[in-house]
Amino acid sequence: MSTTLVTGIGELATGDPALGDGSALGLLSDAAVVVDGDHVAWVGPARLAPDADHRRDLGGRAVVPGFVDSHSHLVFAGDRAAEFAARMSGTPYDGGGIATSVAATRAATDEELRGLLAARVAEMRAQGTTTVEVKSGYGLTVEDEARALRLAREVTAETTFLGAHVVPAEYADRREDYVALVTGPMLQACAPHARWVDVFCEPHSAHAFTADEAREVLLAGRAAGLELRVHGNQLGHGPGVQLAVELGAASVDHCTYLTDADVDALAGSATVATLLPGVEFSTRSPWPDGRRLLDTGVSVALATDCNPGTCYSSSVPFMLALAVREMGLTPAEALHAATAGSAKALRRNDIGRVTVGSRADLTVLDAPSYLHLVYRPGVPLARALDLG
Ligand SMILES: N=CN[C@@H](CCC(=O)O)C(=O)O
Ligand SMILES: [Zn+2]
Repeated sequence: MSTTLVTGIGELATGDPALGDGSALGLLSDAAVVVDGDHVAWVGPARLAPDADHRRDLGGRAVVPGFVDSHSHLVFAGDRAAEFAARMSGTPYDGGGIATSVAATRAATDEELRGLLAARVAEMRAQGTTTVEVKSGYGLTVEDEARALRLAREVTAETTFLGAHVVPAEYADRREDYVALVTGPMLQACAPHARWVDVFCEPHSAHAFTADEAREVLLAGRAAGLELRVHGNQLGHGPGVQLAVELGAASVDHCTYLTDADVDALAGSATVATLLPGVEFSTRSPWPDGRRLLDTGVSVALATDCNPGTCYSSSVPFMLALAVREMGLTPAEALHAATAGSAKALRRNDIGRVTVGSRADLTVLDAPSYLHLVYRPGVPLARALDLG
């Protein structure tokens, strides 16, 4: 395996407080990194760098850990631009539009879905994302959910079974039969292709799942060897956060509406609160108080939730800008949340940082500092560094 010395890094966010300036981002200036195959072999000041087989000079640009997008729904066909436009004029989001994406996704061929998925992953990489979690949830039959996860597995190890996304129309007056399908044959067909199980736990939507239904789905997933994540507290106050904490889920995502008790429960737990500011943006929802979560000691992650309904954006830099402008995070906290924070939400310690032994997932910025990610919103500064 050959080694590459990456030099000319004006500012490196290592993600390790022991390196660099002692902050959570572990900032080093005039840094270098040695990459050996797919992992980092050395990090430090450029003047101390060892030799390597190849060299790459970044000309003073900043480098940050590749973004970890720990929440996305990339396996879908069609779009819902008209639904978005209606929302901007006041129509509230209730999850009912998911049925439109389910119909389009079921009608698509494997090749069509594979092409759409590959294009979306490439779009993310071009914006600096090097790890993405991908959920099923637009199939909602045994075959269509298993197909979505098989295709997702072709692009990422972080695949999530979300058969409990909504109750399909054909089961509307026999919900218990759909929960039985999800926890039985569908789970059996999907578990081999999934690492995680997730559920849309939301009493404010007739389409989503109650706390009891969600618990049943999560426990069945755990019994099948899957780890837990939850969509919770998106449309109003509800049981999602408490359920996620009670069951030791790795992450509860959205957290748009939190009570004091929810914040306290998260603060004393191993469950990460994943904020998805693109959803508040695209659904005209209130902004969660990210500042309060951090000040209370909650672990926070940031992700896109890229999906055709509530946020059709694959841009982590856009999420950073929203988190800083609207949720009270500093630029450093936002970057930390979208790297180390979302790595924690995936229970991974080999990504979200640039330290010896971590994966060589480097994102380079056409800028001298990570601050520009937020300072220059909408400007395509970030891209995953290709050393191949
Ligand atoms: N809320 C549930 N699921 C997705 C939206 C899916 C859709 O509307 O297509 C979310 O994370 O926001
Ligand atoms: Zn989601």
